[in-house]
Amino acid sequence: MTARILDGNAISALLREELAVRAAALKARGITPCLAVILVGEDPASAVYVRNKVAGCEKTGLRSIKDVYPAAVDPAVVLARIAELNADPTVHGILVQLPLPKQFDADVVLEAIAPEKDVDGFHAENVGALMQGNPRFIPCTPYGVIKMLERGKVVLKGAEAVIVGRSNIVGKPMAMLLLAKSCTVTVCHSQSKDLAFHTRRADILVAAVGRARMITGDMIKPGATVIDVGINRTPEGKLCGDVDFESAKEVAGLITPVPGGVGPMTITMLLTNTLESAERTLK
Ligand SMILES: Nc1nc(=O)c2c([nH]1)NC[C@@H]1CN(c3ccc(C(=O)N[C@@H](CCC(=O)O)C(=O)O)cc3)C=[N+]21
Repeated sequence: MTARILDGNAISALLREELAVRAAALKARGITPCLAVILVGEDPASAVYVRNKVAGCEKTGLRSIKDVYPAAVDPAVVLARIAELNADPTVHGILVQLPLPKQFDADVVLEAIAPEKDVDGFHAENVGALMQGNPRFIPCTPYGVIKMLERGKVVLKGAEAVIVGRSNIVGKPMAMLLLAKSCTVTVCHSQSKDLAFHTRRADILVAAVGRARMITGDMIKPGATVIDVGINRTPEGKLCGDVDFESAKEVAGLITPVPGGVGPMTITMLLTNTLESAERTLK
């Protein structure tokens, strides 16, 4: 038996139809939802993601602003631009693409974004709100994962959820969201002793490590739901996840592909957060 595929492109298409309706309704009330994206440097992968974000805005009826700075830019210049975007009432979301060049302290930059425009949900105030169980903006990648699990009708209450990876942008917020859905959550990382022991217990396995194909079929419980957050490039330039799809699909019950899984959902949830932010200006 091979696993059912959770198709991120298909789920995104459905969700984006609803978002386009909400964007049009806002425009009819004189508000054009707007996302500002700041990109520093020439990293080709970052350029692709930012391009996808801007294209997503366009297709959904959101305005976007894209500011690109050279890798050697003085952080003060970027901070001044963030202050300007914070003060601009026509801008509803601000995103600074990560990673930033080494002269930057990423935390300082993220804290400079007005929390009510922090559509990534990375500002300390928003991280705290999520942890307390009343999120203002849910970080886009884990938010997208939750939407995929809901669309796949995956039972969350009481499920054993195992997350591999403890980053601030995926692993930690993912743990909070699954906990809020009443999963029993385990977070594994590079120092975990017997990784396969943990992963084999998972009803829901989320791989967010950034190591190509490290989760193999023998590490998966038969019938489990496997969510692959990884985006790695093989030496031949092909995109692949943290999960070895070929062996995993023979064991899992439900699985996300790469590309076409969590990646497009991340962008869909960014559009969702930006729209939500624009709608809040009416309240
Ligand atoms: N402040 C900030 N917010 C982010 O949300 C953020 C970030 N920084 N830095 C980098 C990561 C990564 N990320 C992705 C978004 C879309 C795809 C995506 O569209 N993936 C396509 C393929 C894209 C390709 O062809 O490379 C897919 O999986 O099908 C992937 C990865 C957002 N991130």
